This record gives sequence, C-alpha cells and structure tokens, in this order.
Amino acid sequence: MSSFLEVSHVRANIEQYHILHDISFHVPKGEVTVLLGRNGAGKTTTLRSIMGLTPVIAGEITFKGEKIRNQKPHLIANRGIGYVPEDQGIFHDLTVGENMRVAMKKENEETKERMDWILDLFPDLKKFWNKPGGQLSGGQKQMLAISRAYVNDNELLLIDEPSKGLAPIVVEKVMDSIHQMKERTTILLVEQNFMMASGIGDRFYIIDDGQTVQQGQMNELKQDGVLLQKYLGIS
Ligand SMILES: Nc1ncnc2c1ncn2[C@@H]1O[C@H](COP(=O)(O)OP(=O)(O)OP(=O)(O)O)[C@@H](O)[C@H]1O
Repeated sequence: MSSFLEVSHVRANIEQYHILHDISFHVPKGEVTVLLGRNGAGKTTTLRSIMGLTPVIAGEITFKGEKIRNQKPHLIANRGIGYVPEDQGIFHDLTVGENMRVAMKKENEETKERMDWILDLFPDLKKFWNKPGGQLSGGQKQMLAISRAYVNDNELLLIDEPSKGLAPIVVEKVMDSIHQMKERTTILLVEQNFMMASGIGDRFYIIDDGQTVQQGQMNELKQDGVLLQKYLGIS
C-alpha cells in the first residue's frame, strides 16, 4: 500500500478556538477514503488544513512523500490536489462553459480528453453549457464543481459533502459519478450521508471532536452497529 497523502497528528486553530486536536490518517492511491463524523466534528477543517486554507499549528501533512503543511493554497493545488468545497466555489455569474474554462490550468489534448469524459458523465452540463452557474439546480452545481476539479490533471480530489441538500435521486447520480471517477483518480471524501459514503468508500476514518477516533475498511463499518450508533447516530 503506497502512502499517497499522509496526515499525521495535525492540530489546527480557528482564531482562538482549538478545532483540530489530533488528526491522523492516510489516503492510499487509487482508493476512496471517507471522513465521517457528526456535525461540527472537524471534517471540513481537516480538508481546509490539507489545502493550506486553515493554518496547522502542529503535526505534518505529506503528499507523495513531500511536506505540504502550511504551504500556500495555490502551490498545494499545483501539486495536483483538487478541492471541491462544501459551498462548491463556482462562479454564479459565469456560464457553465466559462466556469469550466476558468478552472482549466492547461489547454491541451489531455485536458480535452478529461473534459469530454466528464461531460459524458454529466450530460446536463453540456445541455446547460451557456446557462449561468447561479441558475443551475443544486445537483447540477455540484456536478459543475466536481467537473472543475476533475478537468485538471489532479491526482487527488478532496470533495466536501457532495450530497448536501440534494434529493435522494440526485445523490444517487452524484454517487454513481464519483464511483466512475474512482477508476481515474484518488478521492478523499467528507460525507454525512452514510448510504452514499458506504456505497463508494474503500476505507473510512471517523472524526469526533477534532480527533480521528476510529478507522477501518468500509465494508466492516457497515456491519458495526455499535460504532455507527456511537459516532454517527445511525441505528
Ligand atoms: N470560522 C470559524 N470560527 C469559529 N469556529 C469555527 C469556524 N469554522 C468552523 N468552526 C468550528 O469548528 C468546528 C469544526 O467545524 P467543521 O466545519 O470542520 O466541522 P464538520 O465536521 O465539517 O461539520 P459539518 O458536517 O457540520 O460541516 C465546529 O465546532 C465549528 O463550529
């Protein structure tokens, strides 16, 4: 198992508040790793720390063996880590096509191939190519946000709660698309929707009160009623 992204004993504050106390996990290449945990546990802050958006005060983060802790976000992104934030980060006044174009770091054959692949996966984006991003449905916005991160040659995608606020049928579509992307890129997913997470995740970590408290294979967690109840409130 290669160590692709390694997060080790990370601590982080937001202003005067201690938010992350001790976060440790690794993301193996080619897998979908899921961060689970109740509201406010520290999942989003963990992703932001990896991206250099929330300063880390202790611990280390390495990507492909190189230290990336507290580097500037654009330098971390340039290493090949794409981030789909919870609020999706799309431009509401730009069309779908413009949103895609602005996101592209390179315009070459490889990017074109990736663009064609993702548009086949999300035909709605093709259909609404000239529509402003702000006029898309919640699911379409999520698809656009994921596509913007995917279109670059990113080796790792961090995706924050892609199911948030979406109808179950749309969640299924997004889940299915992430499942297909898994063949082509490594994914670190934050997800509250356990059904979604368990359908696509290989490995899980549970974050509780700013600490990683449990880890394992997703198919084991599905059978573990005690753990599901204790940390995720699922009975
Ligand atoms: N800007 C901020 N100022 C102060 N506290 C914050 C700020 N942003 C987040 N927090 C706090 O940090 C903690 C972790 O928040 P975070 O968003 O990382 O949790 P989460 O696990 O992603 O939760 P959710 O599933 O609800 O999105 C929460 O207690 C939250 O209130």
